[in-house]
Amino acid sequence: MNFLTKITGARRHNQSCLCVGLDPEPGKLPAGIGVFEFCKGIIDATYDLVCAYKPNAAFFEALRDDGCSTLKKVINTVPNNIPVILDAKRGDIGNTAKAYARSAFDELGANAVTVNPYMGFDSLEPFIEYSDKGIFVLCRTSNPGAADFQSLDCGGKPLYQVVADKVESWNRQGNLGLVVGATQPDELKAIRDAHPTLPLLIPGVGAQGGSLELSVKYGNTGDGLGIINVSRQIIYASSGPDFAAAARTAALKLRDEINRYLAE
Ligand SMILES: O=c1ccn([C@@H]2O[C@H](COP(=O)(O)O)[C@@H](O)[C@H]2O)c(=O)[nH]1
Repeated sequence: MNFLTKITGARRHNQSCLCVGLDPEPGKLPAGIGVFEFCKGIIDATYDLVCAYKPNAAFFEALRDDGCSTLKKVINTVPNNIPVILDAKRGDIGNTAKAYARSAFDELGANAVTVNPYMGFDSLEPFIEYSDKGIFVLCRTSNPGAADFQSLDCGGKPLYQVVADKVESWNRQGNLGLVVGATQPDELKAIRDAHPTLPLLIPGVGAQGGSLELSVKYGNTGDGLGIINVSRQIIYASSGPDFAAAARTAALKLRDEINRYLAE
């Protein structure tokens, strides 16, 4: 089943466009709980409330020796009907990009990946060739320094709009989407208006302070799917032994709030 079919099915089944981000930091985990147990606890407690999970590769790579195997085990733990978006922000020369794509899809088993477009089409092509996988291209990111490059004027358009236009033109197989941060709602709206059908992965609500309401309303219009990612606000809702139950409560509240905004 291709990524878009899978995420649309999970969205419908769970009535949710909430994606839970898995960013496990050993120093923040409840006492006596390891990274795998923590992620499994979060997944078991929330899988009926989400349309996707987004493990961030950095937090697993930072575990050193067993990082990759832990990440693979976590991905394998996600129920089959829920897609996994690996947040790895990859991008390199073609030969290396091929290895990154094999790692994300063949080795780790992710259904989608985030990629960085700075090195151009050939750095993304090895990912795009996996036509049943989702490829989310960084467009307008949520961090404070995003404007340094992404807002530069490129012949009357900001660079992030040029990226969005290119991604649309590369989307012949229908497997591409954009990463657009929640912290700049006007720019999110402009990108959605210009690209009504590209799936958008929207991080930056919760800990980064982006507006949930505007992310939901601007990201989800007509046929356009806006996947709302929340990581720390959910996974660290409690630092005690009740972490999984607290994550469920936080995810349920967010899922329902998102649905209220969608219904307005
Ligand atoms: O523009 C971007 C792109 C990716 N991210 C990632 O999403 C999560 C956000 O975590 P929160 O705890 O909900 O702030 C994290 O993995 C980032 O690396 C992003 O925030 N912004």
